[in-house]
Parts: sequence; C-alpha cells; structure tokens
Amino acid sequence: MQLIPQAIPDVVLIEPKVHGDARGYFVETFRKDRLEQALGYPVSFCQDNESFSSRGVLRGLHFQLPPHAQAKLVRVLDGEVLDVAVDIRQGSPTFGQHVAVRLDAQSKRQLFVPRGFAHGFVVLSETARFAYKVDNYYSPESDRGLAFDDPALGIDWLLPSEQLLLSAKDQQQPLLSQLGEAFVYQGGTHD
Ligand SMILES: Cc1cn([C@H]2C[C@H](O)[C@@H](COP(=O)(O)OP(=O)(O)O[C@H]3O[C@H](C)C(=O)[C@H](O)[C@H]3O)O2)c(=O)[nH]c1=O
Repeated sequence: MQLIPQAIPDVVLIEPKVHGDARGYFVETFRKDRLEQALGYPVSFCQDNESFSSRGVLRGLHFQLPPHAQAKLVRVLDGEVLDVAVDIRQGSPTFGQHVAVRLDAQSKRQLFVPRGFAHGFVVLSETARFAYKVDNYYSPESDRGLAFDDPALGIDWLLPSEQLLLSAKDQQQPLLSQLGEAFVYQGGTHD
C-alpha cells in the first residue's frame, strides 16, 4: 500500500496493493497503522457509508460543522468517479483550494479527506457504488454544504453541466464567501 500526500498535503491518496492470482484478487482496503503513520495523528472511524449513483450524479460539496466534523476515507466499489476535497479551514494557506482525483474500482485507489474539508464526487461511469468510512457520526443538524459550481473554487467536474444531476439541497448550496467561520485552521485538521 502506498500513501501519497496530495498538493494539499493533509489530503492523502492511497494506492493499495492488489494481489492477483488464478482465483481472482486480494487487497488490504484499510490499514489504521499505515494511515496514521502517513497522517501523523490518530484516526478512529466509527461509521461506514455506501451510496449508488448513475452517471452525472454529483453529490456534494458537503461537510459537518465542528464538533461533528468528519474525516472520510473514500473508495469506489464499482465504476469511476471524480472525487473532490476543498479546504475550507479559515486561515489555511490552501483555503479555497481543492484536490480532484479519479477513483475507480479497477485501481482501488482511495482518498483520505480530513476534517475541515468539503467533499463531493461526480459519477463518470454508467453507475458507481461509493463506499466510505467517517470518524464522526452523521449529524443532520450539523450537515452543511458548499456550491459545487462556485467560481471561487474553479472545480472542473469533467462533465457538461447539462449532464449533472444534483439533489435539491445541492442545487442551492452557499458560496465559499458565504460560509463564515465554519472551520478555523490550527496548523492541522483536528477540529
Ligand atoms: C450522509 C448521511 C445521510 N443519511 C441519510 C439522509 C438522507 O435521508 C439520505 C441521503 O442523504 P444525502 O442526500 O445527504 O446523501 P449524499 O448526498 O450522498 O451525502 C453525502 O455526500 C457526500 C459525498 C459526502 O461526503 C457526505 O458523506 C454526505 O453528505 O441519507 C444518513 O442516514 N446518514 C448519513 O451519514
């Protein structure tokens, strides 16, 4: 397994080692020790999620407010998505910047999205099954969002806007400039 810090170094890409043989394959999909070694701090996941979507579905950009902020370890079980993490930590040197990575069932690549980031993905394949671990429980009252098409973010979702399908909620999320002090950067991602 390789863990590769991205352009925003708190966001880590994980390239698992796939052991193929005549029967099929085996892969270690999560190693707490390796992840914590790469991050330099402990992570304790408490909830697993899965969603299924068709091509063009865009889920995001979402986050939960502290103290219910969630770090996420995301992967694709079937299909392919473009996965995006946006730094929304006030005071961060990379505030408003994002990491965008293609994740697919073939490569089994994963992305660790720390607390203090808004997260979303768009489905590039006919359908996609998306699975992820979070380190804080779902808290509907703390659930917030950010406009996927905020010009200040400059995210290229790879599909034309007319092919995108979003929930009513995601069609009217606030702009980055309207977020206020959701997260304050403290040199890390533990808020
Ligand atoms: C997130 C969540 C949702 N729900 C319920 C609430 C709704 O009745 C239904 C769909 O929720 P929502 O439309 O918020 O689902 P997504 O648009 O896939 O939201 C997720 O999308 C992006 C990619 C994220 O990073 C977050 O994990 C999460 O916000 O599932 C739950 O019961 N538990 C949960 O943890």
